Amino acid sequence: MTTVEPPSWQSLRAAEARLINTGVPGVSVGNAVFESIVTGLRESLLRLAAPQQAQALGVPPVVSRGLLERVGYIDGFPNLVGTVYSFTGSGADWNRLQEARAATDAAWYQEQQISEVALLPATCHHIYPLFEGVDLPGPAVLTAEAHCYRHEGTHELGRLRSFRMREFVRIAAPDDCIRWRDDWMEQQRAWLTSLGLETSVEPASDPFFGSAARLMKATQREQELKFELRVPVGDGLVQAVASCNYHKEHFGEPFGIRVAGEPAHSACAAFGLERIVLALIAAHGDIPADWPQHVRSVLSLDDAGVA
Ligand SMILES: Nc1ncnc2c1ncn2[C@@H]1O[C@H](COP(=O)(O)OP(=O)(O)OP(=O)(O)O)[C@@H](O)[C@H]1O
Ligand SMILES: [Zn+2]
Repeated sequence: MTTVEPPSWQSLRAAEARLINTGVPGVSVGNAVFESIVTGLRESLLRLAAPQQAQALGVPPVVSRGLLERVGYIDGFPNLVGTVYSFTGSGADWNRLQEARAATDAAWYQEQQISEVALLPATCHHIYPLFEGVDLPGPAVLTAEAHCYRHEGTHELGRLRSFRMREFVRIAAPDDCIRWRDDWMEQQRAWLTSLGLETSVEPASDPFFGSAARLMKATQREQELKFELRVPVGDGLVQAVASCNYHKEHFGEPFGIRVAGEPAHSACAAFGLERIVLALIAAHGDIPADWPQHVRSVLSLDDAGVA
């Protein structure tokens, strides 16, 4: 079992990789060994993608709410969005609320107002607005990693609310994006296989919500816009540990991005870091010191001193 209840602090130094539940479903803390595997994955991915010379960005875990409205995320996934609310009243307003709370069962948060930010649901959302109104001379390739948040309705192994997503994004002409996405699919499969993971690649759809969901999912599958790399993560579950997506003009159009004078298309390859660690633990056990040497090499665990 890899998701465990809070241990005593001494056990955080254990040789076993652990994802420790905080008591809130889907919100977990990785112990030191778990995090050294995350670091190994990140560095291995950046080495794999080095020939692409992607510009590496640092992105925050929150994003403009207006941006999520603009790209249709709110329409498609209203159930997954984590919106930031805050108290915007004065000190006197707060004092009044405190008095009301003493007299009644008023909640501290009852006067919270929606803010202009939401928790970031996918790393690549930060990238497209940077190119608003730009006519790029040629393809752009970028990479970033962020803590993402999705208010998931279930909490089976590997389905977190807060998780890290490393993405590679290409903004280019349609043919170029499809070719790049297909190349990534092969690289993703080969990389996961090199980690000793039993990987299947399957056409997929995003978890659209509400009455339009069925049509949106069918269209996405029909047009082969999304593929998932699925791997056993434990507890008899197979989860998507990575995906590769062709967005067509979905992001280029709202931001008026062009490439060599033509409307820009985009594609991304995404990796869920916690899920990949869970898959490694499911395949090789929870003590990285005992993992096959070729897997430890891909992750540079010897160099990192992970015994
Ligand atoms: N709730 C989650 N917990 C942990 N990792 C996640 C979660 N949602 C997505 N990921 C990771 O981020 C990657 C890219 O996100 P993407 O939007 O493609 O996921 P998804 O198709 O919505 O995932 P799923 O089908 O499992 O809901 C996924 O392949 C997965 O590894
Ligand atoms: Zn993406």
